[in-house]
Amino acid sequence: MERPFVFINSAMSADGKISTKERKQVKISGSFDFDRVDALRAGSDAVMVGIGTVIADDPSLTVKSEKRQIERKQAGLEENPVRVVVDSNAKIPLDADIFKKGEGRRIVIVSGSASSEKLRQLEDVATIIIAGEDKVDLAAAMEELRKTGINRLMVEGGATLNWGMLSNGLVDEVYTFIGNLIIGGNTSPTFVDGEGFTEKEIMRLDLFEAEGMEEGILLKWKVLPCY
Ligand SMILES: NC(=O)C1=CN([C@@H]2O[C@H](COP(=O)(O)OP(=O)(O)OC[C@H]3O[C@@H](n4cnc5c(N)ncnc54)[C@H](O)[C@@H]3O)[C@@H](O)[C@H]2O)C=CC1
Ligand SMILES: Nc1nc(O)c(N)c(N[C@@H]2O[C@H](COP(=O)(O)O)[C@@H](O)[C@H]2O)n1
Repeated sequence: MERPFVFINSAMSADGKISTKERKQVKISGSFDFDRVDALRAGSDAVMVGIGTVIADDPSLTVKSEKRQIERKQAGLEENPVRVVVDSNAKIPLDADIFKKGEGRRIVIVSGSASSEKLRQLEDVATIIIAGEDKVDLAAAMEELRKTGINRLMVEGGATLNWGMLSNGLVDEVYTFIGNLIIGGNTSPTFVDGEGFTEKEIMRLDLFEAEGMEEGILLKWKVLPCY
C-alpha cells in the first residue's frame, strides 16, 4: 500500500491533555511553537484533522506567515496546503472556517453512510473522498490521498483521529510540544484517546530530538514498527 509520509503534531499540557473537559481549545503553545507549527504546515502537502476538532475549534488550518505563503507560491504551490477533514457522516458545517478562510484545495473524507444530499452541498466547496462503509477507513483514505499527489501529510488531531491513525499503523513520526500547564479531568481529551492498546500491543517510539522551547519542551519521536 502506498501512503504519504505521515506525522502528527500536537500540543499537550504537562498532564497529557490537549483541551479542557468542555473540549475548549487551550493556548498551550507560545509564539515560538505556533511559528514552528506554521512552518510545518507550509512544508506539508496537506494538513488533516478530525471532525471533532472542526466542531470544537473551527480551525482554518491556513499558513499564517505571509513570507511562507509567498514562498509556497514561488515554488508553484497554492498558498495553503490541502486541508483535509475526516468526517464519516459528513457533519461538517458548510460555513466552517476551513471553507471560508484562505486559498487552496479542501478534501472531506467520508464513509458510505454520509447523506448524498449533504455530499452534493459539500461538492461546491471541497473534493469528496469516500472510504469505508460506516466509518472512514483510514488506510484506504491514505491511499487515496497519495493518489491525489499528497506525499507529506501533517495530522493536527484531535484525540480520536490520532488514535485511529496510530492504531492502524499509519504514522511515521510524532511531534509533541509539552506546555507548562495542568488541565486535569478524566474526560478531557488526551493526545491519544480511542480504545487504547493492550499491554502486548503497546506502541513504541524512538526519541530523536528534544528541545526546550519557551516554558515547555518539544519532543520528536519516530514510530517503531510493531511486531
Ligand atoms: N492541543 C492540540 O494540539 C489539539 C487539540 N485538539 C482538541 O481535540 C479535541 C477534539 O478531539 P476529538 O473530539 O477526539 O475529535 P477528532 O478531531 O479526533 O475527530 C474525531 C472524529 O473523527 C471521525 N472519524 C471518522 N473516521 C475515523 C476513524 N477511522 N478513526 C478516528 N476518527 C474517525 C469520527 O467522527 C470521530 O468522532 C478538541 O477539544 C480540540 O480542541 C485538536 C487538535 C489539536
Ligand atoms: N500547536 C498547537 N498549539 C496549541 O496550543 C493549540 N491549541 C493547537 N491547536 C490546533 O490548532 C488549530 C487551530 O488552527 P488555526 O489557528 O485555526 O489555523 C486547532 O484546531 C488545533 O488543531 N495547536
